[in-house]
Amino acid sequence: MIRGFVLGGSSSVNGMFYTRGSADDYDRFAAVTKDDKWSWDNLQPYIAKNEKWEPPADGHNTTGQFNPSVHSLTGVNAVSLGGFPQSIDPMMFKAVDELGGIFQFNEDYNSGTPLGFGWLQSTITTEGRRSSSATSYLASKYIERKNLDILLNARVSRVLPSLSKSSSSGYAFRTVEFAQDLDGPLLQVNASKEVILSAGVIGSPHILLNSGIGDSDELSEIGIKPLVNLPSVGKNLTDQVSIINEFLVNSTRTVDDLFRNVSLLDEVYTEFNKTGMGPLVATAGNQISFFRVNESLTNLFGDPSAGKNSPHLEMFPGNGFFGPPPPTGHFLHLGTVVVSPASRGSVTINSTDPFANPLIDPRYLTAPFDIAAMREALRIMFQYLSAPAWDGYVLSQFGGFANITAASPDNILDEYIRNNAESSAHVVGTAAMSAKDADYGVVDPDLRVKGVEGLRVIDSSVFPFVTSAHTQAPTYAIAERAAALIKDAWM
Ligand SMILES: Cc1cc2nc3c(=O)[nH]c(=O)nc-3n(C[C@H](O)[C@H](O)[C@H](O)COP(=O)(O)OP(=O)(O)OC[C@H]3O[C@@H](n4cnc5c(N)ncnc54)[C@H](O)[C@@H]3O)c2cc1C
Repeated sequence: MIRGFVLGGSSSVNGMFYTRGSADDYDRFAAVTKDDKWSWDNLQPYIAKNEKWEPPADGHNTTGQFNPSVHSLTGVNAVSLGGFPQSIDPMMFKAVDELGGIFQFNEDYNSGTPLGFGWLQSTITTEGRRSSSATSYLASKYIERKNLDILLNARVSRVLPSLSKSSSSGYAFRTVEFAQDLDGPLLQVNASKEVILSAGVIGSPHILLNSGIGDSDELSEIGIKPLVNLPSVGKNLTDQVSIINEFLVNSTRTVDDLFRNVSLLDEVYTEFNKTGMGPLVATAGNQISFFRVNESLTNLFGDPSAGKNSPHLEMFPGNGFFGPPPPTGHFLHLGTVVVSPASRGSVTINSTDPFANPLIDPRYLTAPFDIAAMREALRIMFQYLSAPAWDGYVLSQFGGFANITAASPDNILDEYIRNNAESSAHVVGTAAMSAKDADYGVVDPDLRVKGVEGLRVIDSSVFPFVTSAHTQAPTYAIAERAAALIKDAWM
Protein backbone atom coordinates (compact mmCIF):
# COMPACT_ATOMS: atom_id res chain seq x y z
CA MET A 1 0.00 0.00 0.00
CA ILE A 2 1.77 3.12 -1.25
CA ARG A 3 2.34 6.02 1.15
CA GLY A 4 4.84 8.83 1.29
CA PHE A 5 7.25 8.18 4.16
CA VAL A 6 8.77 11.61 3.86
CA LEU A 7 8.25 15.20 5.05
CA GLY A 8 4.81 16.18 3.78
CA GLY A 9 3.74 12.53 3.85
CA SER A 10 1.71 11.30 0.92
CA SER A 11 1.02 14.89 -0.22
CA SER A 12 4.68 14.93 -1.33
CA VAL A 13 4.18 11.99 -3.70
CA ASN A 14 0.49 12.04 -4.59
CA GLY A 15 -1.28 12.68 -7.90
CA MET A 16 -2.18 16.24 -6.78
CA PHE A 17 -5.90 15.95 -7.68
CA TYR A 18 -7.80 18.47 -5.56
CA THR A 19 -11.28 17.10 -4.87
CA ARG A 20 -13.30 17.93 -1.77
CA GLY A 21 -16.08 15.37 -2.18
CA SER A 22 -19.77 16.09 -1.78
CA ALA A 23 -21.65 18.15 0.80
CA ASP A 24 -23.40 14.89 1.71
CA ASP A 25 -20.05 13.32 2.67
CA TYR A 26 -19.46 15.86 5.42
CA ASP A 27 -23.09 16.00 6.49
CA ARG A 28 -22.78 12.25 7.06
CA PHE A 29 -19.65 12.90 9.19
CA ALA A 30 -21.77 15.32 11.26
CA ALA A 31 -24.65 12.83 11.52
CA VAL A 32 -22.55 9.86 12.69
CA THR A 33 -20.56 11.93 15.16
CA LYS A 34 -23.69 13.81 16.29
CA ASP A 35 -21.56 16.93 15.96
CA ASP A 36 -22.47 19.62 13.50
CA LYS A 37 -19.00 21.07 13.31
CA TRP A 38 -18.18 18.38 10.71
CA SER A 39 -20.99 19.42 8.35
CA TRP A 40 -20.20 20.78 4.87
CA ASP A 41 -21.44 24.26 5.73
CA ASN A 42 -19.51 24.44 8.98
CA LEU A 43 -16.30 23.19 7.37
CA GLN A 44 -16.25 25.91 4.70
CA PRO A 45 -14.03 28.35 6.69
CA TYR A 46 -11.49 25.56 7.18
CA ILE A 47 -11.52 24.49 3.53
CA ALA A 48 -10.88 28.17 2.76
CA LYS A 49 -8.04 28.38 5.30
CA ASN A 50 -6.34 25.55 3.46
CA GLU A 51 -6.86 26.59 -0.15
CA LYS A 52 -4.99 29.32 -2.03
CA TRP A 53 -6.41 29.44 -5.54
CA GLU A 54 -3.79 30.51 -8.10
CA PRO A 55 -3.96 31.07 -11.87
CA PRO A 56 -2.73 28.10 -13.90
CA ALA A 57 0.91 28.13 -15.02
CA ASP A 58 0.10 29.05 -18.63
CA GLY A 59 -2.18 31.91 -17.54
CA HIS A 60 -4.97 30.74 -19.90
CA ASN A 61 -8.45 32.24 -19.67
CA THR A 62 -10.23 30.14 -17.05
CA THR A 63 -13.70 31.67 -17.40
CA GLY A 64 -16.26 28.89 -17.18
CA GLN A 65 -13.67 26.32 -16.08
CA PHE A 66 -14.32 26.79 -12.36
CA ASN A 67 -16.60 28.77 -10.04
CA PRO A 68 -14.54 31.44 -8.22
CA SER A 69 -17.23 31.85 -5.56
CA VAL A 70 -16.44 28.43 -4.06
CA HIS A 71 -12.68 29.02 -3.84
CA SER A 72 -10.36 30.86 -1.50
CA LEU A 73 -7.45 33.09 -2.47
CA THR A 74 -6.08 33.36 1.05
CA GLY A 75 -5.19 29.86 2.27
CA VAL A 76 -1.87 28.08 2.51
CA ASN A 77 -1.98 25.32 -0.05
CA ALA A 78 -1.93 26.24 -3.76
CA VAL A 79 -4.70 24.94 -6.02
CA SER A 80 -5.06 25.63 -9.73
CA LEU A 81 -6.35 24.34 -13.04
CA GLY A 82 -4.04 22.44 -15.39
CA GLY A 83 -1.50 24.81 -16.90
CA PHE A 84 -0.84 22.82 -20.07
CA PRO A 85 -3.49 22.02 -22.69
CA GLN A 86 -3.74 18.37 -23.72
CA SER A 87 -4.64 17.46 -27.29
CA ILE A 88 -7.61 15.42 -26.00
CA ASP A 89 -9.22 18.37 -24.17
CA PRO A 90 -11.65 19.35 -26.98
CA MET A 91 -12.77 15.74 -27.53
CA MET A 92 -13.32 15.23 -23.81
CA PHE A 93 -15.99 17.95 -23.64
CA LYS A 94 -17.39 17.44 -27.16
CA ALA A 95 -18.26 13.88 -26.16
CA VAL A 96 -20.07 15.22 -23.08
CA ASP A 97 -22.13 17.60 -25.25
CA GLU A 98 -22.94 14.84 -27.71
CA LEU A 99 -24.03 12.30 -25.12
CA GLY A 100 -25.96 14.31 -22.52
CA GLY A 101 -27.75 12.31 -19.80
CA ILE A 102 -25.29 11.35 -17.07
CA PHE A 103 -22.57 13.12 -19.07
CA GLN A 104 -23.32 16.67 -17.91
CA PHE A 105 -20.81 19.48 -17.72
CA ASN A 106 -20.20 20.54 -14.12
CA GLU A 107 -18.53 23.94 -13.88
CA ASP A 108 -17.03 23.17 -10.49
CA TYR A 109 -17.09 19.72 -8.93
CA ASN A 110 -15.75 21.23 -5.68
CA SER A 111 -18.98 23.13 -5.01
CA GLY A 112 -20.46 20.30 -2.92
CA THR A 113 -22.29 18.71 -5.87
CA PRO A 114 -19.60 16.84 -7.80
CA LEU A 115 -21.68 14.78 -10.26
CA GLY A 116 -20.80 15.32 -13.93
CA PHE A 117 -17.76 16.27 -15.98
CA GLY A 118 -15.45 19.15 -15.09
CA TRP A 119 -12.00 20.65 -15.41
CA LEU A 120 -9.56 19.06 -12.98
CA GLN A 121 -8.18 21.18 -10.12
CA SER A 122 -4.81 20.23 -8.66
CA THR A 123 -2.52 21.17 -5.80
CA ILE A 124 -0.09 22.86 -8.18
CA THR A 125 1.25 26.40 -7.87
CA THR A 126 1.05 29.08 -10.53
CA GLU A 127 4.73 28.29 -11.16
CA GLY A 128 3.71 24.75 -12.09
CA ARG A 129 5.19 23.15 -8.97
CA ARG A 130 3.71 20.65 -6.50
CA SER A 131 2.08 22.23 -3.47
CA SER A 132 2.38 19.67 -0.67
CA SER A 133 1.99 20.03 3.08
CA ALA A 134 5.81 20.21 3.17
CA THR A 135 6.02 23.11 0.70
CA SER A 136 2.94 24.91 2.08
CA TYR A 137 2.50 24.36 5.83
CA LEU A 138 6.25 23.90 6.31
CA ALA A 139 7.26 26.79 4.03
CA SER A 140 10.13 28.89 5.41
CA LYS A 141 7.88 31.49 7.05
CA TYR A 142 6.36 28.76 9.23
CA ILE A 143 9.40 26.56 9.71
CA GLU A 144 11.30 29.48 11.20
CA ARG A 145 8.84 29.69 14.10
CA LYS A 146 10.53 29.40 17.47
CA ASN A 147 7.84 27.03 18.77
CA LEU A 148 8.28 24.49 15.97
CA ASP A 149 10.98 21.81 15.92
CA ILE A 150 11.09 19.07 13.33
CA LEU A 151 13.05 15.87 13.85
CA LEU A 152 13.82 14.40 10.47
CA ASN A 153 14.00 10.62 9.98
CA ALA A 154 12.51 9.90 13.40
CA ARG A 155 10.23 6.88 13.61
CA VAL A 156 7.70 6.68 16.41
CA SER A 157 7.27 3.30 18.05
CA ARG A 158 4.68 3.96 20.77
CA VAL A 159 2.97 6.48 22.96
CA LEU A 160 3.62 5.69 26.63
CA PRO A 161 1.10 5.80 29.48
CA SER A 162 0.99 7.64 32.75
CA LEU A 163 -1.75 7.35 35.34
CA SER A 164 -4.71 9.69 35.02
CA LYS A 165 -7.57 10.17 37.42
CA SER A 166 -9.81 11.88 34.92
CA SER A 167 -9.88 9.38 32.05
CA SER A 168 -12.13 6.33 31.98
CA SER A 169 -9.21 3.99 31.18
CA GLY A 170 -7.13 5.48 33.99
CA TYR A 171 -4.37 6.48 31.54
CA ALA A 172 -2.98 9.57 29.88
CA PHE A 173 -0.56 9.26 26.92
CA ARG A 174 1.72 12.28 26.77
CA THR A 175 5.05 10.59 26.11
CA VAL A 176 6.21 9.68 22.62
CA GLU A 177 8.79 6.94 22.15
CA PHE A 178 10.82 7.05 18.96
CA ALA A 179 14.11 6.13 17.32
CA GLN A 180 16.28 8.16 14.98
CA ASP A 181 17.08 5.02 13.06
CA LEU A 182 15.76 1.50 13.35
CA ASP A 183 18.92 0.18 15.07
CA GLY A 184 19.31 3.23 17.28
CA PRO A 185 18.24 3.59 20.92
CA LEU A 186 14.62 4.34 21.79
CA LEU A 187 14.25 7.95 22.94
CA GLN A 188 11.36 9.71 24.64
CA VAL A 189 9.82 13.13 24.47
CA ASN A 190 7.10 14.44 26.80
CA ALA A 191 4.28 16.79 25.92
CA SER A 192 3.13 19.23 28.56
CA LYS A 193 -0.36 19.50 27.06
CA GLU A 194 -1.12 16.80 24.52
CA VAL A 195 0.32 14.51 21.84
CA ILE A 196 -1.11 14.57 18.32
CA LEU A 197 -0.64 11.49 16.19
CA SER A 198 -0.56 12.24 12.46
CA ALA A 199 1.18 9.16 11.14
CA GLY A 200 -1.50 8.45 8.54
CA VAL A 201 -4.03 5.72 8.00
CA ILE A 202 -1.56 2.88 8.60
CA GLY A 203 0.98 4.59 10.89
CA SER A 204 -1.49 5.98 13.44
CA PRO A 205 -3.35 2.71 14.22
CA HIS A 206 0.00 0.90 14.15
CA ILE A 207 1.36 3.18 16.88
CA LEU A 208 -1.88 2.90 18.90
CA LEU A 209 -1.79 -0.92 18.74
CA ASN A 210 1.91 -1.01 19.69
CA SER A 211 0.96 1.14 22.68
CA GLY A 212 -1.69 -1.22 24.02
CA ILE A 213 -4.64 0.75 22.64
CA GLY A 214 -6.86 -1.55 20.58
CA ASP A 215 -8.81 -4.76 20.87
CA SER A 216 -7.69 -6.09 24.28
CA ASP A 217 -8.15 -9.76 23.35
CA GLU A 218 -6.19 -9.42 20.12
CA LEU A 219 -3.40 -7.49 21.86
CA SER A 220 -3.16 -10.06 24.68
CA GLU A 221 -2.89 -12.87 22.13
CA ILE A 222 0.30 -11.41 20.67
CA GLY A 223 1.78 -10.54 24.06
CA ILE A 224 1.11 -6.79 24.19
CA LYS A 225 -0.32 -5.60 27.50
CA PRO A 226 -3.72 -4.08 26.70
CA LEU A 227 -4.20 -0.71 28.36
CA VAL A 228 -7.25 0.68 26.62
CA ASN A 229 -9.88 -1.57 25.05
CA LEU A 230 -10.78 0.12 21.76
CA PRO A 231 -11.67 -2.72 19.36
CA SER A 232 -12.19 -0.26 16.46
CA VAL A 233 -8.48 0.61 16.21
CA GLY A 234 -7.28 -0.57 12.79
CA LYS A 235 -10.77 -1.62 11.66
CA ASN A 236 -12.95 0.10 9.05
CA LEU A 237 -10.04 0.52 6.60
CA THR A 238 -11.60 1.92 3.45
CA ASP A 239 -9.96 2.46 0.06
CA GLN A 240 -11.26 3.17 -3.42
CA VAL A 241 -10.31 0.50 -5.96
CA SER A 242 -9.38 1.73 -9.40
CA ILE A 243 -8.52 0.29 -12.80
CA ILE A 244 -6.46 2.02 -15.44
CA ASN A 245 -7.88 1.10 -18.85
CA GLU A 246 -5.47 1.67 -21.76
CA PHE A 247 -6.39 2.47 -25.38
CA LEU A 248 -4.13 2.75 -28.45
CA VAL A 249 -4.91 5.98 -30.29
CA ASN A 250 -4.48 7.51 -33.71
CA SER A 251 -2.28 10.42 -32.64
CA THR A 252 1.29 11.25 -31.80
CA ARG A 253 0.26 14.20 -29.59
CA THR A 254 0.27 12.25 -26.33
CA VAL A 255 2.76 12.33 -23.45
CA ASP A 256 4.16 8.87 -24.29
CA ASP A 257 7.21 10.08 -26.24
CA LEU A 258 8.37 12.11 -23.23
CA PHE A 259 9.04 8.84 -21.45
CA ARG A 260 10.83 7.26 -24.41
CA ASN A 261 12.94 10.04 -25.79
CA VAL A 262 15.58 11.40 -23.44
CA SER A 263 16.38 14.46 -25.56
CA LEU A 264 12.68 15.40 -25.74
CA LEU A 265 12.44 15.08 -21.96
CA ASP A 266 15.57 17.24 -21.61
CA GLU A 267 13.96 19.86 -23.83
CA VAL A 268 10.73 20.10 -21.82
CA TYR A 269 12.66 19.98 -18.56
CA THR A 270 14.76 22.95 -19.70
CA GLU A 271 11.57 24.77 -20.76
CA PHE A 272 10.03 24.05 -17.35
CA ASN A 273 13.08 25.33 -15.47
CA LYS A 274 13.47 28.45 -17.62
CA THR A 275 9.86 29.51 -18.07
CA GLY A 276 7.73 27.47 -15.66
CA MET A 277 5.72 26.33 -18.70
CA GLY A 278 5.28 23.23 -20.85
CA PRO A 279 3.98 19.72 -20.26
CA LEU A 280 5.77 19.29 -16.93
CA VAL A 281 3.58 21.88 -15.17
CA ALA A 282 0.51 19.67 -15.18
CA THR A 283 -0.68 16.10 -14.83
CA ALA A 284 -1.47 14.14 -18.01
CA GLY A 285 -5.22 14.79 -17.83
CA ASN A 286 -7.23 17.97 -17.42
CA GLN A 287 -10.66 16.54 -16.60
CA ILE A 288 -12.43 14.52 -13.95
CA SER A 289 -15.94 13.08 -13.84
CA PHE A 290 -18.24 11.57 -11.23
CA PHE A 291 -21.33 9.36 -11.58
CA ARG A 292 -23.89 7.51 -9.54
CA VAL A 293 -24.61 3.85 -10.25
CA ASN A 294 -27.99 2.84 -11.58
CA GLU A 295 -30.63 2.70 -8.86
CA SER A 296 -31.11 -1.01 -9.51
CA LEU A 297 -27.71 -1.56 -7.86
CA THR A 298 -28.44 0.51 -4.77
CA ASN A 299 -31.85 -1.19 -4.53
CA LEU A 300 -30.15 -4.57 -4.62
CA PHE A 301 -27.15 -3.95 -2.35
CA GLY A 302 -28.01 -0.79 -0.39
CA ASP A 303 -26.37 2.55 -1.00
CA PRO A 304 -22.88 3.03 0.44
CA SER A 305 -22.74 6.66 -0.73
CA ALA A 306 -23.47 9.58 1.58
CA GLY A 307 -26.53 10.80 -0.33
CA LYS A 308 -28.20 11.47 -3.65
CA ASN A 309 -25.67 14.13 -4.69
CA SER A 310 -22.72 11.88 -3.96
CA PRO A 311 -21.01 9.83 -6.64
CA HIS A 312 -20.26 6.13 -6.47
CA LEU A 313 -17.93 6.24 -9.46
CA GLU A 314 -15.17 8.38 -10.93
CA MET A 315 -13.65 8.38 -14.40
CA PHE A 316 -10.52 10.38 -15.21
CA PRO A 317 -8.43 10.62 -18.39
CA GLY A 318 -4.74 10.76 -19.16
CA ASN A 319 -3.29 11.72 -22.52
CA GLY A 320 -0.90 8.78 -22.71
CA PHE A 321 -0.03 5.48 -21.05
CA PHE A 322 -0.27 5.47 -17.25
CA GLY A 323 3.35 5.09 -16.12
CA PRO A 324 6.23 4.11 -18.41
CA PRO A 325 4.74 3.29 -21.84
CA PRO A 326 5.45 0.22 -23.98
CA PRO A 327 8.21 0.77 -26.61
CA THR A 328 5.75 1.73 -29.36
CA GLY A 329 2.29 3.20 -29.73
CA HIS A 330 0.43 6.22 -28.41
CA PHE A 331 -2.22 5.92 -25.75
CA LEU A 332 -5.23 7.30 -23.96
CA HIS A 333 -5.97 5.96 -20.50
CA LEU A 334 -9.23 6.22 -18.65
CA GLY A 335 -9.15 5.45 -14.96
CA THR A 336 -12.33 4.04 -13.43
CA VAL A 337 -12.73 4.22 -9.66
CA VAL A 338 -15.32 3.10 -7.09
CA VAL A 339 -15.29 6.20 -4.87
CA SER A 340 -18.06 5.11 -2.49
CA PRO A 341 -17.16 1.50 -1.75
CA ALA A 342 -18.84 -0.87 0.68
CA SER A 343 -15.83 -3.14 1.39
CA ARG A 344 -13.90 -2.63 4.62
CA GLY A 345 -10.44 -3.92 5.55
CA SER A 346 -8.13 -3.71 8.53
CA VAL A 347 -4.68 -2.97 9.94
CA THR A 348 -3.49 -5.36 12.63
CA ILE A 349 -0.16 -6.34 14.13
CA ASN A 350 1.34 -9.75 14.90
CA SER A 351 4.53 -8.77 16.68
CA THR A 352 5.67 -7.06 19.87
CA ASP A 353 8.41 -5.37 17.81
CA PRO A 354 6.98 -1.88 17.22
CA PHE A 355 9.00 -1.54 14.02
CA ALA A 356 7.77 -4.80 12.49
CA ASN A 357 5.49 -4.16 9.54
CA PRO A 358 1.77 -4.12 10.35
CA LEU A 359 -0.56 -6.49 8.52
CA ILE A 360 -2.74 -4.63 6.05
CA ASP A 361 -5.79 -6.45 4.69
CA PRO A 362 -7.72 -4.09 2.40
CA ARG A 363 -10.39 -6.72 1.54
CA TYR A 364 -10.91 -5.07 -1.83
CA LEU A 365 -14.08 -6.05 -3.72
CA THR A 366 -15.33 -8.24 -0.90
CA ALA A 367 -18.65 -6.39 -0.76
CA PRO A 368 -20.77 -7.41 -3.79
CA PHE A 369 -21.70 -3.74 -4.39
CA ASP A 370 -18.10 -2.84 -5.23
CA ILE A 371 -17.56 -5.28 -8.07
CA ALA A 372 -21.01 -4.53 -9.50
CA ALA A 373 -20.21 -0.80 -9.30
CA MET A 374 -16.90 -1.27 -11.10
CA ARG A 375 -18.71 -3.21 -13.85
CA GLU A 376 -20.99 -0.24 -14.23
CA ALA A 377 -18.00 2.15 -14.31
CA LEU A 378 -16.55 0.15 -17.22
CA ARG A 379 -19.87 0.26 -19.07
CA ILE A 380 -20.11 4.03 -18.52
CA MET A 381 -16.58 4.34 -19.91
CA PHE A 382 -17.53 2.42 -23.08
CA GLN A 383 -20.66 4.55 -23.44
CA TYR A 384 -18.53 7.66 -23.15
CA LEU A 385 -16.13 6.50 -25.86
CA SER A 386 -19.05 5.69 -28.16
CA ALA A 387 -19.62 9.44 -28.66
CA PRO A 388 -18.91 10.60 -32.24
CA ALA A 389 -16.20 12.91 -30.84
CA TRP A 390 -13.95 9.86 -30.47
CA ASP A 391 -14.53 8.46 -34.00
CA GLY A 392 -11.20 7.65 -35.64
CA TYR A 393 -9.22 8.53 -32.49
CA VAL A 394 -9.39 5.36 -30.43
CA LEU A 395 -7.86 2.51 -32.46
CA SER A 396 -8.10 -0.40 -30.06
CA GLN A 397 -7.97 -1.50 -26.46
CA PHE A 398 -4.64 -2.54 -25.05
CA GLY A 399 -3.26 -5.39 -22.93
CA GLY A 400 -5.47 -7.53 -20.70
CA PHE A 401 -8.25 -5.19 -21.60
CA ALA A 402 -8.19 -6.00 -25.35
CA ASN A 403 -11.24 -8.27 -25.41
CA ILE A 404 -13.48 -6.51 -22.90
CA THR A 405 -16.57 -4.76 -24.25
CA ALA A 406 -19.62 -3.08 -22.77
CA ALA A 407 -21.53 -6.21 -23.77
CA SER A 408 -19.14 -8.63 -22.04
CA PRO A 409 -20.99 -10.86 -19.59
CA ASP A 410 -20.59 -10.11 -15.90
CA ASN A 411 -18.25 -13.04 -15.27
CA ILE A 412 -15.78 -11.81 -17.93
CA LEU A 413 -15.89 -8.26 -16.59
CA ASP A 414 -15.44 -9.59 -13.05
CA GLU A 415 -12.34 -11.51 -14.07
CA TYR A 416 -10.88 -8.40 -15.69
CA ILE A 417 -11.75 -6.34 -12.60
CA ARG A 418 -10.26 -8.85 -10.16
CA ASN A 419 -7.06 -9.12 -12.21
CA ASN A 420 -6.59 -5.39 -12.65
CA ALA A 421 -8.16 -3.51 -9.74
CA GLU A 422 -5.67 -1.74 -7.53
CA SER A 423 -5.48 0.71 -4.68
CA SER A 424 -6.16 4.38 -5.36
CA ALA A 425 -4.03 5.09 -2.26
CA HIS A 426 -7.08 6.88 -0.84
CA VAL A 427 -7.11 4.86 2.34
CA VAL A 428 -8.99 6.16 5.39
CA GLY A 429 -10.93 5.16 8.47
CA THR A 430 -8.66 3.09 10.75
CA ALA A 431 -9.00 5.39 13.77
CA ALA A 432 -12.48 6.59 12.91
CA MET A 433 -14.33 9.28 14.81
CA SER A 434 -17.71 8.49 16.28
CA ALA A 435 -20.22 10.15 18.57
CA LYS A 436 -19.11 10.74 22.15
CA ASP A 437 -21.61 8.14 23.41
CA ALA A 438 -20.99 5.55 20.64
CA ASP A 439 -19.69 2.16 21.71
CA TYR A 440 -17.46 1.95 18.62
CA GLY A 441 -14.93 4.28 17.03
CA VAL A 442 -11.49 5.40 18.11
CA VAL A 443 -11.67 9.16 18.51
CA ASP A 444 -14.48 11.43 19.65
CA PRO A 445 -15.69 14.33 17.48
CA ASP A 446 -12.90 16.49 18.94
CA LEU A 447 -10.48 13.83 17.66
CA ARG A 448 -9.41 12.84 21.18
CA VAL A 449 -8.69 9.12 21.61
CA LYS A 450 -11.65 7.73 23.51
CA GLY A 451 -11.17 6.88 27.15
CA VAL A 452 -7.71 8.42 27.52
CA GLU A 453 -6.24 11.82 28.25
CA GLY A 454 -3.66 13.81 26.34
CA LEU A 455 -3.86 12.08 22.94
CA ARG A 456 -5.50 13.08 19.66
CA VAL A 457 -5.30 11.62 16.16
CA ILE A 458 -5.44 14.07 13.27
CA ASP A 459 -5.03 12.53 9.83
CA SER A 460 -6.97 10.51 7.28
CA SER A 461 -7.44 7.65 9.73
CA VAL A 462 -10.20 9.59 11.54
CA PHE A 463 -12.60 9.67 8.56
CA PRO A 464 -15.64 7.58 9.57
CA PHE A 465 -16.36 7.03 5.84
CA VAL A 466 -14.28 7.70 2.78
CA THR A 467 -15.34 10.92 1.07
CA SER A 468 -16.50 10.37 -2.53
CA ALA A 469 -13.28 11.98 -3.69
CA HIS A 470 -9.52 11.78 -3.58
CA THR A 471 -8.61 12.23 0.04
CA GLN A 472 -6.03 15.01 0.46
CA ALA A 473 -8.42 17.99 0.37
CA PRO A 474 -10.71 16.34 2.97
CA THR A 475 -7.64 15.53 5.11
CA TYR A 476 -6.51 19.17 4.96
CA ALA A 477 -10.04 20.34 5.87
CA ILE A 478 -10.15 18.00 8.87
CA ALA A 479 -6.68 19.12 9.95
CA GLU A 480 -7.58 22.83 9.72
CA ARG A 481 -10.75 22.18 11.75
CA ALA A 482 -8.72 20.22 14.28
CA ALA A 483 -6.15 23.02 14.58
CA ALA A 484 -8.97 25.34 15.63
CA LEU A 485 -10.15 22.77 18.20
CA ILE A 486 -6.68 22.57 19.69
CA LYS A 487 -6.42 26.34 19.88
CA ASP A 488 -9.82 26.47 21.57
CA ALA A 489 -8.67 23.93 24.12
CA TRP A 490 -5.45 25.65 25.11
CA MET A 491 -5.60 29.35 24.27
C1 LIG B 1 0.72 7.62 -4.60
C2 LIG B 1 -0.42 8.40 -4.01
C3 LIG B 1 -1.23 9.16 -4.85
C4 LIG B 1 -2.29 9.89 -4.30
N1 LIG B 1 -2.97 10.75 -5.10
C5 LIG B 1 -3.85 11.62 -4.55
C6 LIG B 1 -4.43 12.66 -5.33
O1 LIG B 1 -4.13 12.84 -6.51
N2 LIG B 1 -5.33 13.49 -4.73
C7 LIG B 1 -5.68 13.33 -3.42
O2 LIG B 1 -6.54 14.08 -2.94
N3 LIG B 1 -5.14 12.36 -2.65
C8 LIG B 1 -4.20 11.53 -3.18
N4 LIG B 1 -3.59 10.60 -2.40
C9 LIG B 1 -4.01 10.46 -1.00
C10 LIG B 1 -3.54 11.60 -0.09
O3 LIG B 1 -2.23 11.99 -0.41
C11 LIG B 1 -3.67 11.12 1.35
O4 LIG B 1 -5.03 10.85 1.61
C12 LIG B 1 -3.21 12.13 2.37
O5 LIG B 1 -1.89 12.55 2.12
C13 LIG B 1 -3.31 11.50 3.75
O6 LIG B 1 -2.73 12.36 4.69
P1 LIG B 1 -2.32 11.80 6.12
O7 LIG B 1 -1.79 12.97 6.86
O8 LIG B 1 -3.43 11.04 6.68
O9 LIG B 1 -1.17 10.72 5.88
P2 LIG B 1 0.21 10.82 5.11
O10 LIG B 1 0.17 11.93 4.10
O11 LIG B 1 0.52 9.45 4.61
O12 LIG B 1 1.25 11.26 6.22
C14 LIG B 1 1.64 10.42 7.25
C15 LIG B 1 3.02 10.86 7.73
O13 LIG B 1 3.36 10.13 8.90
C16 LIG B 1 4.68 9.66 8.78
N5 LIG B 1 4.76 8.44 9.60
C17 LIG B 1 4.08 7.29 9.44
N6 LIG B 1 4.40 6.42 10.41
C18 LIG B 1 5.29 7.05 11.21
C19 LIG B 1 6.01 6.68 12.38
N7 LIG B 1 5.84 5.49 12.97
N8 LIG B 1 6.86 7.58 12.91
C20 LIG B 1 7.03 8.82 12.35
N9 LIG B 1 6.38 9.21 11.25
C21 LIG B 1 5.53 8.34 10.69
C22 LIG B 1 4.90 9.46 7.30
O14 LIG B 1 6.28 9.54 6.99
C23 LIG B 1 4.13 10.63 6.72
O15 LIG B 1 4.95 11.77 6.67
C24 LIG B 1 -2.55 9.83 -2.92
C25 LIG B 1 -1.73 9.06 -2.07
C26 LIG B 1 -0.66 8.37 -2.61
C27 LIG B 1 0.23 7.58 -1.70
